[in-house]
Parts: sequence; C-alpha cells; structure tokens
Amino acid sequence: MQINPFDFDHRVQKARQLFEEGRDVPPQLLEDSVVRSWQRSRHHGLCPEDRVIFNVVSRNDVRRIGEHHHLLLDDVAPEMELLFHSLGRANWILACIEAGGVVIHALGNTNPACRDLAPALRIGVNLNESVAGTNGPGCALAEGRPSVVCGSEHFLDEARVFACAAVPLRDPYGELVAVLDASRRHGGHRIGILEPVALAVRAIENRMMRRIGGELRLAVHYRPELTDSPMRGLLHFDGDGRLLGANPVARQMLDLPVGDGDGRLCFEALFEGSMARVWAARDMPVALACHGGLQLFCRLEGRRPFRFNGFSPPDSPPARQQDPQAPFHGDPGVTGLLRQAQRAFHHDLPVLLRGETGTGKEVMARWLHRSGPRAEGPFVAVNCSSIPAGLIESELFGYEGGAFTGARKGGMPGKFEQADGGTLFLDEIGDMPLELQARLLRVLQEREVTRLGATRGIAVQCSLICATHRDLEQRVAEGLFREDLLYRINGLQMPLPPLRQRQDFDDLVRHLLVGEAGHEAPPVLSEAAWAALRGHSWPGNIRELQQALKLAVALSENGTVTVEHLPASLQTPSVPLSTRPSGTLQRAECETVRAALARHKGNVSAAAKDLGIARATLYRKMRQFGLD
Ligand SMILES: Nc1ncnc2c1ncn2[C@@H]1O[C@H](COP(=O)(O)OP(=O)(O)OP(=O)(O)O)[C@@H](O)[C@H]1O
Repeated sequence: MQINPFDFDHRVQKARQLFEEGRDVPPQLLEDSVVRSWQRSRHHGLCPEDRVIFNVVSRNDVRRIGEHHHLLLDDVAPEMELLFHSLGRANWILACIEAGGVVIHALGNTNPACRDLAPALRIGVNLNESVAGTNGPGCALAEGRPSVVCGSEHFLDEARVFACAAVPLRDPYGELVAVLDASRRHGGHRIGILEPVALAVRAIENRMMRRIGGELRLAVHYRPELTDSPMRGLLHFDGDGRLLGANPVARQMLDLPVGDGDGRLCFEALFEGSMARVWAARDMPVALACHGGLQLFCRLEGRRPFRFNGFSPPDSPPARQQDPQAPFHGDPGVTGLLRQAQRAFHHDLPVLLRGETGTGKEVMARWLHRSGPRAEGPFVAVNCSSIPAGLIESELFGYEGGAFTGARKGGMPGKFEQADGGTLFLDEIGDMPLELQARLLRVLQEREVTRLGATRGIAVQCSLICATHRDLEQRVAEGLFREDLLYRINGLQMPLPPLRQRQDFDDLVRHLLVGEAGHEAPPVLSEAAWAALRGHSWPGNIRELQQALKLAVALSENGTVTVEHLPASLQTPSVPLSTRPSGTLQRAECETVRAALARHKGNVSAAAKDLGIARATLYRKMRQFGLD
C-alpha cells in the first residue's frame, strides 16, 4: 500500500484508535502485517506505555555470540560494511539479527547522532516482538518477509521516534536464519531504504551459496541479461545431479520447498531440457522449460570442469584430474549421508567417521574440509594411536619454552593452534589415553587451548572431524572412553562400510582403474579377474584394492587384466573354493542362495538384491558353496 507521506502519522494514529477500540483496521490506513504485529504484541502482554527493559549483555555474551555465529557473520559483515559506506552520513544504524531475535552485529551504533537508538541495537540485545513489541526486525522475523515499521507503527510509545526496515535472510536450504535491518530516527514519513537492504541481503545469500560447494552451479532468471546480476537465482547440484541448495530467488522461481527436500530433487526433475545444452552454450544463457511450465534462462556459473550424473562435458578434463582426492561414493548407504555430513559440518558440528582401516576415513575428512566453511584454512591431521602417549599432550596443545626438559626454547604451537581457521582431524580418537580426554573435552568446550607450562589460554577456531575404527560405545562401557567426550565429538556420525559390503564395488573398481591407468586407457578385467576381486574379503579395504589394481595395471597385457595379474592373495581365494555345506544351518544357507539364483535365472545382482545382501557377499557365498 502506498501511504501519502504527508499524512502518514495521521493515518497511523487513526488506525491505532480503531485497533484500541477493537475494530477492524482497513488496509488503506495500515499494512496488514503491522496490524498483525500489534495483535501479537498485545498477545505477549505488552501495553503501549510499557518501557522496554533490554537484557543485560556481558562481554562474554558478546564473545560467545561472535563465536556461535561466526560463519554467518563471515558472510554478513562484508556486505554490511559496503551498505553502510554507501549510506554515507545519513545516520543509519545497520544491524543483523539472528532468527531468535538477538542482534549479532551492528554498525553505526557508536555514532553520537544515533545515541538514543544505539541501546536497542547493540550485540546481544533481544528485539523479539515479545520483548520490544512491533519493530522492523521483530516483525520481519515473525512474518518471514520484509518489514518497514516507522514512527507510531511501533507498538510501544517509546519506540515511536524510530523508523526501521528489515529484510529476512535465508540460507541455501531456504531456512530463515537472520534479518538485516536499517534503523534511524523517524522523520515523519515512510523510509525508502528497503531496496538497498534487500540488495545487500541478496548478496549475502549468494555468498552463503559458495559455502555449499557443488559440481554444477547454475544461474537462472526469467530474463537472460539478469542471469549475470545479483538478482539471479542460484542452484548448486552435486556430481550425481542432486540439488544441494538454492538461493531464495531460485526457490521462488522454481517453487522449491524449504528444508531438507532438496536432495531428492535433481536437474531432470526441475528442467525439461538437457544439461548438455547449458554446457555447450558456454557462458551464454540458454532457455529451458521448467516442469511447472515456466521458461527460465540458465547459465553455467563459471566454467568449472565437472562430472555430472554420468555426463562429462567433452571439453572438460576427465574427473580424476579435477580433484584427485574426491571420494568416490556410489553406495546408497554413504551417498545418503554425504549431504547430511556436509550440512552438519557446514553448521560447525563435529563429524565422527567410523569404519575399518582403509575404508577412506581420511579421504572423506579431507573432502569435508575442502567443501566446508574453513576450506581456506589448514587441514591438520593427528593420528592419536601413532603418537606415544607421553607426547600427545604437547603435540595437541603445544608448549611454552622451558615447559619441560628438552622443550624448544621458543615453545611450540600444538596441532589445535596449527588448525586455527581450518580443520583438525583427530584420527583414531578411540585410542586417545583416558587422562587426555578430559583436557580435550575442555578445549572443545571452551574453544581455547592452554599450552603446557602456560597460564593463559589462546582462542582457537577450527572445525573438528574425528575418526575411529573402534566401537566407542563399547569403550565407554569399558570405562576407556569418556561418555561426555563421545557426545561432544558426535555431531553427526558417518559410518563408512567395509569394501566387502559396498554395493558400488564394481563402479569403485572401475573408478580406481581409471586413476591407476593415468593418461592411458584403463585396462579391461577378464570375467575371472572380476570374480576373484568380488570374491575376496578385502581386510585392507580400499587401500588393499588400490594396491591390487596398481599391480594389475602394471602387469596387464593387451589392455586386459587376467587373474594372473592380480596379487597372489587374490588368486588363492580368501574363502576356500567349493567348501561343501556342512551342518543344517550351512545347508539351509546354501539352499537359500541356490533358490535365489534359480529364481533370478543366475542373475547375481538380482539375487543379491532379493536376499538383501551385497553382490560381493553373494559371490563369496557362491564360491564357498561351490555354486560358481
Ligand atoms: N572414495 C575413495 N575413492 C578413491 N580412493 C579412495 C577412496 N577412499 C579411500 N581411498 C583410497 O584408499 C586409501 C585409504 O584411504 P584412507 O587413508 O582415507 O582410509 P582410512 O579409513 O583413513 O584408513 P586408516 O584407518 O588406516 O587410516 C587411500 O590410498 C585412498 O586414496
């Protein structure tokens, strides 16, 4: 609604009168959202004459808020600075308010001209409608949309000298995480600052998209020339074509749901055209029909080489050259968890990787780091089982000069300090001596590390990934691992299956063969070689497989790998061939396997699926029972 600036206050007063008399307020007098906010304020028990008593905020509170929201602030602060500078000397206070209503960053509140407004816009102050009545940020949070509240539109009398405009900020999953607000003294008319604030919010949201990574990044808009503007929609997909996240502009255009639904959506579910057309057009926008009937222009956001859902652009290098460390994952058990792990890590939750030796825990940790919020910082790995117990403490926490005999003169920073701004990977955490676990827990809780021999702590900000092959719950039961530490490191658990259970075994073999073959064409495996690989129990998991394939590629002749090219341990199967089933249980198992194979006419994949076991397991059973 456009309100005539000259009689703005007069109209609001009229609206207030109707509201207080319990009558309907017509939209010509006041925006519906403000009326709703007045109702909420009253519902919270506030009266216009109330004075706000803002919560007391200690220095520690301010520090904790900074730490807790540091990721969000990394994206918000630079854009706020830009906006603040462009506002010049117009005496605005800019503030970022998190979803719970608490101010987490503010600029301009030390300006003497803003003295009366500053107490409300300090870090730590709660601006929720339940505390401060109708106000721009509170209303924008409650309504989930931009809100301008000027003068007597505020519910509390004492706030009526102010004017504020607030715009919600959404993360790449569509969740409302904060609002950006511009406030100043009310000048008797509605303020017109909503657009610049909204633009800054768009820029912050686009920054947030960078953090979620993705092999395919698309810019979309109804108009081709705007696919290059800050108003473009952004969609990021992973290498399998699943949607990782989208900015609010794209969400609106494509009517995407908020929250966790993205992973179930893929490129084909959104667009009718082929990805290949977008790639072929290079930096030019391509018109694609959306399934909803809409036509959008899509442009590749930067030309990154990528492997996407089986489609490798002809002029991009093969996948192995893009990221030699990229974890190959086609096992449904792992793929489902990957995105969750990425999201948890992105929100600074520690990830706990579990799996036997060689299942790729470190590879996964490095990948999480590279695609995580502190990718620019260092990745520091510590193997807790390989450092002598006496040295772990100084290794992790560092020491001051002269802390003990043999200590370096100038002291040494520990791994925690080295990982500041990056990721600390604590491998084999299950083997950490019990007495050190308490210290580790303290460091994790306080985010501060005290070197051996030092009296003062050093603040450290790093992401944490832990890994173990041990059963930590069992260790807790045995009194060898602290339960509170287990909870602390267990933000999200990611079990990596042993190779013998991986359902993408064949694909992984092909993937590793390509890597081992380097620039040559990868060799083909004979049927017998495949059977030997599938029938092996792989105690060393991917590490052992990689070694086996290295040898196979080196020995292969005429582009073919036969059984003779495999390591001796694979040529003599780990499970003896043709062990006839003995005992009732084994005979029953053998019969079950035989029946499943017969039902599926010898199709091993179908039989394995039917039996609910991995194909490799079925091969092993077949060899065990001589059913080849
Ligand atoms: N997903 C994958 N794709 C390709 N290679 C992989 C993958 N995962 C692991 N590897 C390879 O397997 C080997 C073992 O991986 P990694 O060191 O990450 O295992 P781990 O579980 O940390 O082992 P450990 O517990 O013994 O330290 C490495 O050489 C790595 O290159």
